[in-house]
Amino acid sequence: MDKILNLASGDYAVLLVLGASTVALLMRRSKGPLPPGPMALPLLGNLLQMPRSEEWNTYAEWAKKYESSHETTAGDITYLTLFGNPMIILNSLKVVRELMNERSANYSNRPYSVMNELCGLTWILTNADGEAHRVRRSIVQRYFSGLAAVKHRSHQQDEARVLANNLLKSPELIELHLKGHAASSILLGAYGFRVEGAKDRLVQQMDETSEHASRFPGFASFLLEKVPAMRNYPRWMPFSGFRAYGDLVTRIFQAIRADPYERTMKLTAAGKATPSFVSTSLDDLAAETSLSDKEREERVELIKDCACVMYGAGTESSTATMGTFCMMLALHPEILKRAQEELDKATGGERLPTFDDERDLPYIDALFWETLRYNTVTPLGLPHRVVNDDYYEGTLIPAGTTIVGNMWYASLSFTDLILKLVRLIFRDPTVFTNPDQFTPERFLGEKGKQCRDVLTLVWGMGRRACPGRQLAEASLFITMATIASCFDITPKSTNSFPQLEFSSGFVRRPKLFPVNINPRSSKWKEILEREFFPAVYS
Ligand code: HEM
Repeated sequence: MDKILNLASGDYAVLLVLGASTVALLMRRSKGPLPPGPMALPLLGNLLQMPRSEEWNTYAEWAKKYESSHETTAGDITYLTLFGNPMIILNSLKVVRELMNERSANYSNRPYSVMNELCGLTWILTNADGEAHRVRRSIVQRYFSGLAAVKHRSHQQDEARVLANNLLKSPELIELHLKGHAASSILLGAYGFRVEGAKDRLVQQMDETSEHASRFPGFASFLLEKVPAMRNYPRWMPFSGFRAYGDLVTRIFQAIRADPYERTMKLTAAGKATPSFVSTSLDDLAAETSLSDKEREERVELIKDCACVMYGAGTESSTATMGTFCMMLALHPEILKRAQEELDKATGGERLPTFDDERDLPYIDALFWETLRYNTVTPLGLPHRVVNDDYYEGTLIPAGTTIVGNMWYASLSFTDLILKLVRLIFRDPTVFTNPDQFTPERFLGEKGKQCRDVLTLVWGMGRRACPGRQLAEASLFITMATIASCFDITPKSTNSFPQLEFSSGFVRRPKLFPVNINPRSSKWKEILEREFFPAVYS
C-alpha cells in the first residue's frame, strides 16, 4: 500500500496533523460560525501573513477589510489560524470589555504550558490558575492594593529623590539609574530593603533569570506543547539539552525566590528590617495560632512566591515608563515648561513635591496617563485561556481558546484558539485625537475622562488586572513630579532631531537616546541636595 501511494513515514505525520486539524475545525464549525478573517493556507494557516512588528497596523487593516464579511461581528473579532490552531484578534473596546471584564470568570485562565512545568514555573502567580491563582492574588492584593498601597508612599517619595540625586551626579547613566530606582522601590515594598542600583547582585541575578527563561530553545518548546509526553524524555538520551535547560531555569528561579527572602530574614534577625510585604505577612502568620506546622510551612512558601513575583512583574514595566517619560520631556520642552509651572505653583517653587500636592497637579497626572498610553508598556499582557465554549454575537469562541497579548509568547504556545488583544485601541482617533502625537492635554477636562476610561485597559483586565496598579501609579506619579521639578532635559544631538523608538517584546522598552539632564538652576540643585539627605538617611 505504501508503495502504491508512494508515501514516506514523514508524509504520514503531515497527513495525520492535517487530518486532525481538519476534524477539529469541522467540529468547531458544527457548533456555530467562526468570526471572519484572512484566507488561511493548509497546515500553516495564516503564519506567513502574521506581522513581525508593529502588529497593530496590520490588525487595523484586517479589522476594516473583514468587517463586512460577517453580518454579526462587524470587525470586532478577526479570525486566523496557526498550524491548525485558531487565533482571534479582538479589535474593539466593546468586545474586549465584554469578554475580558464582564465574562472574566470564563476568560482569565492561563493556557496550560508544558514548558512552564518543565522549568518549574507553575508557582508563579502570573502562570497559576484556579485556586492557586486566587490564593496568591488575594495575598498580594491584601498588601499592595487599596488602602494598603498608601503605606508605600513614604519610601516611594524617598526613592524618587534618590533617583533625582543620581541623575544630578551622573546623568549619562540614566538607564542604570531608572532601573535601580524601579528595583529599589519594589524591593522595599516586597522585602523591606533597597539595592544600590542596577549593578546590585540581586538585580543582576533577577535579570539573568528572565533572560534565561526567554532563551529556552524555541523549537523544543514548540514540540513540547504539541507532544506533552516529551516532558519525560530521559536526560541521558541524545537531544536532551532542553531537559538540562529546564533544570537550569528551575534552579535559578528557585534561587531568586529564596535569596531575597533570606536577606530579609537576616535583616530581621539583626533588627534592621523595614516593614514590608514579607515582614507584615510573617507577623500576621505568627498571630494565627490555630495553624498546624504544615499549614504554616505552606503559608511561608506562598509568601515567598508572592514577594518574588512582584519584582518580576513590576520592574521592567516601571523602568520602561520612566524612560519614555524622560525622552518625551526632552522632545517636548513646551510640555516640561507647563509641568514646571504647575509644580512651582503647588510647591511655591521652594521645595520638592510630595503626595500632599497631588490634588494641585492635574497636568502631571495627565502627563502620567499620556506616557502610559504612548509607551503601552505591555501590549495587553500574557495569554488568557477560555474555560468553557462561549458565543459572541453569534460566533463561536471554543473552550480552550488562548488569548495572548504578544507574538513572542504566542510563538511558544500554539495551543488551541488564540485571541489577540490589540494595542490599536490606544491609537483609536475617535477617542485619542491625533493619536501619534504626545499630548498630555487630552487627559484633562471632560474629554479626558473618556480617554482615562479607555486607557484603564493598560492595566489588564478582569481577574488578571494588574494587582500592582495602585503601587505603580503612586510611584510613577511622585517620581515624574520630582524629576520635572528639578531638571531641564534636552536631546544631546544638535544635528538631527531624535525620534523615540521602542523595542518589540513582552515589555515594550523605549530605546533611550542621549540627553542632557541639568538642574533647572543652582537653586534647584540646592533644594534637591537639601531635601534628599534627610529623606533617605534619617
Ligand atoms: C507601568 C507599570 C505597570 C503596567 C503598565 C502593568 C501592567 C500589567 C498588565 C497589563 C497586567 C496583566 C497581564 C495579563 O493579562 O496577564 C499586569 C499583571 C500583573 N502586574 Fe502589573 N503593571 C505595571 C506595574 C506593576 C508593578 C509595579 C507590580 C508589582 C509591584 C505589578 C504586578 C503585577 C502582577 C503580580 C501581575 C499578574 C496578575 C495576575 O496574573 O493575576 N505590576 N500588569
